[in-house]
Amino acid sequence: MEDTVDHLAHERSKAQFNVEEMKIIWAGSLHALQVSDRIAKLVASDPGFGKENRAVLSRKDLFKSALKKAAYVWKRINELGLSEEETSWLRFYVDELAYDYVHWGMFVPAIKGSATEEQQNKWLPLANTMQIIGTYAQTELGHGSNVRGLETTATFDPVTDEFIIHSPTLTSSKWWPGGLGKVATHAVVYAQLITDGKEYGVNGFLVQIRSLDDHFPLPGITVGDIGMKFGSGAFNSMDNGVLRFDRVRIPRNQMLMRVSKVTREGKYVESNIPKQIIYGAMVYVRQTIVADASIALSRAVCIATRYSAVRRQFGSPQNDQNGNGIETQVIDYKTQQSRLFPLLASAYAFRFVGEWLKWLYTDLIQKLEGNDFSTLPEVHACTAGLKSLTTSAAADGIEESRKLCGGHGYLSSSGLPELYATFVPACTYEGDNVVLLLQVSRFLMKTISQLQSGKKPTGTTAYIGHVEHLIQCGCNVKKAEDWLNLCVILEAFEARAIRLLVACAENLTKFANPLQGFSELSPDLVEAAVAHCQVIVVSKFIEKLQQNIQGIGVKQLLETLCYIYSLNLIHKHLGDFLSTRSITPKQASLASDQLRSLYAKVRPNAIALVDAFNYTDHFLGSVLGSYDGNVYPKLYEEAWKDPLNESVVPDGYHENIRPVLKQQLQNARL
Ligand SMILES: CCCCCCCCCC/C=C\CCCCCCC/C=C/C(=O)SCCNC(=O)CCNC(=O)[C@H](O)C(C)(C)COP(=O)(O)OP(=O)(O)OC[C@H]1O[C@@H](n2cnc3c(N)ncnc32)[C@H](O)[C@@H]1OP(=O)(O)O
Ligand SMILES: Cc1cc2nc3c(=O)[nH]c(=O)nc-3n(C[C@H](O)[C@H](O)[C@H](O)COP(=O)(O)OP(=O)(O)OC[C@H]3O[C@@H](n4cnc5c(N)ncnc54)[C@H](O)[C@@H]3O)c2cc1C
Repeated sequence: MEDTVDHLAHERSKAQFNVEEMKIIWAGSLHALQVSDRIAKLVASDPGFGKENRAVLSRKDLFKSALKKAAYVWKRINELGLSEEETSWLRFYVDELAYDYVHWGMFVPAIKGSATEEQQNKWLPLANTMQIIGTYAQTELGHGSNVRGLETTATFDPVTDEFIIHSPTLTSSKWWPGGLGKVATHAVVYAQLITDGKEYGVNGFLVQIRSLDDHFPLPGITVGDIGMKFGSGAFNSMDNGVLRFDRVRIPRNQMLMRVSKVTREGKYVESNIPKQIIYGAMVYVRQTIVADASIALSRAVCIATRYSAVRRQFGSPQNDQNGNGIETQVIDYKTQQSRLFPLLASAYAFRFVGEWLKWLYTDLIQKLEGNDFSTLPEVHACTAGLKSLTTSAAADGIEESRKLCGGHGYLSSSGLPELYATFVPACTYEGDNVVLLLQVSRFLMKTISQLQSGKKPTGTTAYIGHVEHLIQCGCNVKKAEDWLNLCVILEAFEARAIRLLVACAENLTKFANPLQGFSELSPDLVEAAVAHCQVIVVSKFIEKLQQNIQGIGVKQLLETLCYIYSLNLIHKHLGDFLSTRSITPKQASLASDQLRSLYAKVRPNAIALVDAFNYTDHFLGSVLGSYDGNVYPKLYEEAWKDPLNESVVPDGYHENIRPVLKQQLQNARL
């Protein structure tokens, strides 16, 4: 008989805050909570969205199952007449990577961002109704980070009014685009534009790659899948592809011409729109990836927290003299708390900074419509930097969550290995994290150099305008409680960031060649960029706390999490804080003392804090993280489902086990 006991009920009863209100904070609004909750339940109750066995399916079967699910998603969206908001929640909870992620996540945004109105009117209705399926073909075998170095060419032929798309070398083969391998019918292809014998840099072109009748590649096109990727399940449901062009002709009006165009006569004409708008789809996706990072991390933390409350090891004070009695919940070990609770705090921190980044991006789009490009460099730096910071921390946090679950965390049924394998490439796609931090540091060095000309930094760099104060100020913390002051914390982060940035700027002046200086100092520049991004996350968490937060205990708990997030970072980056004299060794030790008290405050609320994510068991996909905490029967049951357990004596016994055993027996007799 099924066990219906809530093994975590006692933990839930200890919560000191209103969980329902916290759910609203996490979701963003009551409306968002209601819609997401309704769609989560719809997905969880529909057998068409079941995700059992993913880890044991062969690549072909996994891919087929992802295709089936993507088609079913599309069918249900249309049958139910879901709104755009409901649709995105549906895809989110279905939780299986397929071509539709890149179609909706990159192909459509690339057309919206880089095509003219006329082009959008032609292509968007086709894409929006999935009469065509698209991919984003930028990266090549030889070049990913260095977009300017792409080799694919698009040469204008004035005789036929066409572009000739060509892959001149092996390394120019498009490599990685998702959905390209087996599904996409069209691609936005990034290529070097050549007209009238001159090169005009990278531009986007809309190219049909497969027939809409029989799905065969069109003449001149070679296309296929690039092969198995890291981990079982995970990104292997996606057909990342390779694509080569042998002088493929497309009409001139399939160059995405919002930013610049080629006339009928072959003249290249630039508009007053910055060229970087061509990279707009990347800015858009980087912003969404910050939200993905908080989801992926919160998911891992939810599993690790629930399991840590169920799992017991060693004796406890309640034991009798013989050590008999109840063992200690591993969540009560201080080491477990010091590893787990900062991750919990980070999940909340990333959620809030992601929410703010979405606002910043929406604001940019509105400004762009009025031809105001002033915030583009800052938005580029914020999306690049925060994508880098949050994905690196989330990937590390998922792996730490696996370790927090001990041996069982390594089982596929814990959900953690696949979550890690699916999420870890986010550190690479949409820009390698180090390359992106170098972009941030370039922006910051420019901001600092402009101080001399009297330009006042604004937005996320406003603190750089207070350079004199921040270079000189000292931290006033004298006892552990003094750290419970958000202004003190923010100033310590700003002081550390600015001191690292100014040191980089000063060191750069020692090089006659600025490019060489930038290259030599790049490890320091990356560290300074991380410090700046941490200022953003901490300050946005603090801004969140200043909003009208309802519900008993909710604000207090969020404050506790904000302190944990910040003080743990001080602990982790102590070298920076000490070497820049932003804090003293004594203050560092007081921060550690304060962290211990903060962990004690979180402990009774830990389960409720992960309940506030409102994840269904279907979405979590983990026997260790299920809501009821009924871990052991689920683990036991799951093991028996493995294909190896379908027969008692394994296939191959007669060929490969019995002869070995016999030989051992004969050897022993000799
Ligand atoms: C059951 C288990 C299932 C588990 C599920 C778990 C769920 C987990 C969550 C996962 C969820 C979803 C997954 C979704 C699927 C995602 C699919 C992935 C799709 C990936 C797509 C891609 O990767 S597309 C390719 C992306 N490529 C890159 O990002 C390349 C990186 N390189 C660059 O961006 C540039 O080339 C670089 C900026 C590095 C160029 O440098 P450089 O050459 O030095 O600079 P220029 O090009 O000359 O630029 C000069 C100026 O332009 C400014 N600038 C640069 N870029 C931008 C920009 N994007 N916007 C605005 N401005 C820009 C730059 O700052 C310079 O300015 P300055 O003023 O002149 O200094
Ligand atoms: C799962 C997945 C999905 C993807 N989907 C798509 C897609 O749909 N469409 C698409 O076009 N692409 C896609 N990509 C490609 C992705 O965008 C690139 O892999 C990414 O931009 C990194 O580029 P790269 O592979 O060339 O890395 P490289 O640049 O070769 O990086 C290798 C190493 O060199 C370092 N490095 C590189 N340049 C510098 C520098 N200037 N300074 C210091 N260090 C440097 C990096 O830090 C890294 O350690 C996908 C990739 C993955 C993994």
